[in-house]
Amino acid sequence: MSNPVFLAVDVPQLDAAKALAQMVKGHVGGLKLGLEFFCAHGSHGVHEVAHASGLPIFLDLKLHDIPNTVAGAMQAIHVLEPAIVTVHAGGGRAMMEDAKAAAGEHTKVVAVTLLTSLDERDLERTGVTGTPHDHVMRLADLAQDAGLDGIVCSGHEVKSVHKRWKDGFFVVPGLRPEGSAAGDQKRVVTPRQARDDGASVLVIGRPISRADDPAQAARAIEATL
Ligand SMILES: O=c1ccn([C@@H]2O[C@H](COP(=O)(O)O)[C@@H](O)[C@H]2O)c(=O)[nH]1
Repeated sequence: MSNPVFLAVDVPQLDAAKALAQMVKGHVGGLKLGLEFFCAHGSHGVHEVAHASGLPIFLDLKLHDIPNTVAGAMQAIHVLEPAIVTVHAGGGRAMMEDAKAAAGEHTKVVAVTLLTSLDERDLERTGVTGTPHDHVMRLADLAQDAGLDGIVCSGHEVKSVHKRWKDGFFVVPGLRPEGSAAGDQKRVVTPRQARDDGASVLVIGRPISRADDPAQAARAIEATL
């Protein structure tokens, strides 16, 4: 993948999503459509954005349910031929195995480990003791055992996980160029840092989508890589 940046198109309106996709299409490697967009516009909306941009689509649905239900959802999105789909590693090994088995041949299935909006204190409040790093490593091992293509983690963990899963596919959100506001993200690094540490895909949303000139913001990030 020449440009590893996938723009998180977190806008609820279809026209706004298509307009954003048009603006950045020469400066990003793909588009990430999440739950907000999928709940509003479904498969039809995904198809429209894919068609308007011609870019690979990452469906960030973060599926988390019993194995049979997740497998059914994976089958239902076959027709969209997404490049990447997310499930939650917390759904367990059988769920991840069935998700991968039900996915299209060209779709990478990756497991969300610990959301980049959470830190050690948040983790403790969910009843999990230990560091975010240890938690991510444990879930990365589970995802690898289940036969997934890779994981979603923050830039704080990607170097370690890359060392033990050499051919893994690592999606890293929670990225902020120097000087941009972190907002609700807690485990943040720069796009360049994540790339140097082994990220396969860099997910970037607001630093591009909320910039006065999204195309220029995407170009500026690309220039740092
Ligand atoms: O751990 C995770 C998993 C997914 N995301 C998603 O990435 C983007 C990040 O957007 P920014 O505006 O760059 O913060 C967003 O769509 C999240 O749903 C994540 O941030 N962390």
